[in-house]
Amino acid sequence: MTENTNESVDEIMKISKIKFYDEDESAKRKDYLEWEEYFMGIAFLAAQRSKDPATQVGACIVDDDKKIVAIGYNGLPIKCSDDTFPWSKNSDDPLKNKYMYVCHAEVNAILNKNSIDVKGCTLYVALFPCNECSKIIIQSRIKEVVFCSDKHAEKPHTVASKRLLDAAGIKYRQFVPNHKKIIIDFDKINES
Ligand SMILES: O=c1ccn([C@H]2C[C@H](O)[C@@H](COP(=O)(O)O)O2)c(=O)[nH]1
Ligand SMILES: [Zn+2]
Repeated sequence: MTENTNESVDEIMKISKIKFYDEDESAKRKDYLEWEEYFMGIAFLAAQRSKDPATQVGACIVDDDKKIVAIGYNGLPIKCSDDTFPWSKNSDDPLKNKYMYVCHAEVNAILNKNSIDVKGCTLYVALFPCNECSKIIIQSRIKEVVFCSDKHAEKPHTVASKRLLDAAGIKYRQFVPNHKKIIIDFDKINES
């Protein structure tokens, strides 16, 4: 009985290793993006739409089937011109700084979702979400946050954000890329 079971396991292993091509000539490309690099890459590409001269943030929300359901970046609200509102950050007058006006990438992504909701989804985001975004992340039932930069870790809005996420039981972790850089070359498709 045991022998038979082992035999069938061996058989399955053999079948799963069958290749329908000559090893060297037809093997798949090795340098492809892993899923997480792809999702974070999309977040970074979206960030390139941002007009913020200092910090461009992109967000990409993915469901359990690895489908992208939402994308967003930091920018001014609809009908508020990029050229009318300020992009500075160090003015003594808070009304002359961007912070009062910019819609955060995570919020834009959640509001722009193309699914009914984002419950149980994972958020890939370039920068650790601030406390205001975390409130909305929690309320929209996102289950996990994967972030790239934690450059504002010492700031109260990040400390508060982590307290909120911890209390709500939402996991967060820093993204570890295999590829440090992803290059988009519009000419590459014409090669070979
Ligand atoms: O959760 C967040 C936090 C910040 N942002 C945006 C808002 C601003 O446009 C920049 C932060 O600017 P700094 O110059 O780094 O202070 O990032 C966001 O989209 N989501
Ligand atoms: Zn935010």
